[in-house]
Amino acid sequence: TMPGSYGWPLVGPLSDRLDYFWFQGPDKFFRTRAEKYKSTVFRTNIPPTFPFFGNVNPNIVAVLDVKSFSHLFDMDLVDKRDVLIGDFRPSLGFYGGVCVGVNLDTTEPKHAKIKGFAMETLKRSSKVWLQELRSNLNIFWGTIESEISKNGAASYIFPLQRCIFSFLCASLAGVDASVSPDIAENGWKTINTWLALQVIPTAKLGVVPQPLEEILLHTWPYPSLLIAGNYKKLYNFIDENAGDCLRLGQEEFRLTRDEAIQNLLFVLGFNAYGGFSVFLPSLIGRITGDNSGLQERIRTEVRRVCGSGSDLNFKTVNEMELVKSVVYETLRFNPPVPLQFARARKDFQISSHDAVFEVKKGELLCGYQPLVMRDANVFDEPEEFKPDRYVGETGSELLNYLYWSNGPQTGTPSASNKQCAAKDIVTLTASLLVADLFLRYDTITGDSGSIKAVVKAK
Ligand code: HEM
Repeated sequence: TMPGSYGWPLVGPLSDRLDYFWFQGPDKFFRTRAEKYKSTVFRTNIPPTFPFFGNVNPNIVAVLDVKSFSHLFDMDLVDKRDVLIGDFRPSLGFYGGVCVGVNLDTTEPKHAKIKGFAMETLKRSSKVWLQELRSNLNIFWGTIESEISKNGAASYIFPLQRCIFSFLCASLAGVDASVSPDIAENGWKTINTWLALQVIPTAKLGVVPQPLEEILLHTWPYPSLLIAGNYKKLYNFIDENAGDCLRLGQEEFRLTRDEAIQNLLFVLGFNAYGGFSVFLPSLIGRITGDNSGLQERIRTEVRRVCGSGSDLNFKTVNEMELVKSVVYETLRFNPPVPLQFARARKDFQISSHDAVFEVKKGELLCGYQPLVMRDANVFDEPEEFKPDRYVGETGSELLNYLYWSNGPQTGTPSASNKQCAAKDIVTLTASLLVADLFLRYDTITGDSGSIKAVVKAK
């Protein structure tokens, strides 16, 4: 039988919650239990829980190795309705009452329409993607340079978020954010608050000391009303300016205008902006903080492929083996979306590398990517960041086991699965950012929060 337990009612979930958020933190929480049970599959609880999450069931089956985790992609076995961040689903008020695509299972006809809408939007935006990315990065690095010359260092999270927001408005929604000075200035701040209100009950923050975090922040769900006014401004901004994109949703995918707007805002704000806001700082931090000679190697590759620097594009970036491998390795080492959930559609058997267990219909599987992506059965020296890991033929085999997008990097997102619609464009975009960086600068120094110095390309 499967190891682990849910403990006594109320007490078990509460004690697991305190371990998860306070005494251990997510990483140690999963590691210590896997060691205790000598298994990468076991039962436990995950917050939010007790006392004001009465309708949330904290019981989960943790899956912590590559083999058991891959069951989460098998749509015959699992149902993905309303499990984006666990059994707890934020109020639909955050999306004007609409059930957005990411919350739908593949058996629901609307999933195919909404996913199709997202993928077609991406496809159309590919014409302007590169140019919008580079012009927004230009503004971003300009801000960073002037900040460094004024203050000796630049914290870059907020300028980067502003850049991501304006880039996504232009590329995905086809709208220049500056048509509304208010949105250009505040839109990304609204999305930060909107995201935080949804995920805080499930996230270890560490911004206020315990036990205050537990008492003040992890005790109740937040009402969408707290952000409704500013969200409405974003809604109107899209409604008034993203006509072409919305017409696509209405005419080709038979969504109502309201559904098209809410889904576009969700993809733009939650999936894309949220995903990049986590991923890009970890990528920039990895590169700027490196002192192993990696920068020099990347710079050499980028400049060799691009020649004079004038021809950076989707095709040339694809030839940059090292750049791509660094991007993949960053996604393995720090998966931007650490937790993935899926509910058993029926009773079935789940296999880890060394055992098989019974899962009952309705049980919630919970995969913790940071451990799954350090599975020593698949990845050599899994605790090491190896920039070249994916280079060459044996290296690229490993892409079958790179799961950040809720599917293998060799998989194909479609209406019949729940893999990230932007699986390829995300890694391409990140590679373009790295290449652009080394066409701009010879070296750069910093960490995941700030840039200390840049040396311009000679
Ligand atoms: C670094 C950036 C991104 C990360 C880390 C990321 C990650 C993910 C993950 C983990 C999922 C699966 C969630 C689940 O069901 O458990 C997902 C789904 C999705 N993502 Fe992304 N994503 C990113 C960027 C984007 C972008 C730019 C788009 C733009 C179109 C996008 C569109 C979607 C959509 C539409 C889904 C839902 C798929 C479905 O319902 O079948 N994502 N993403």
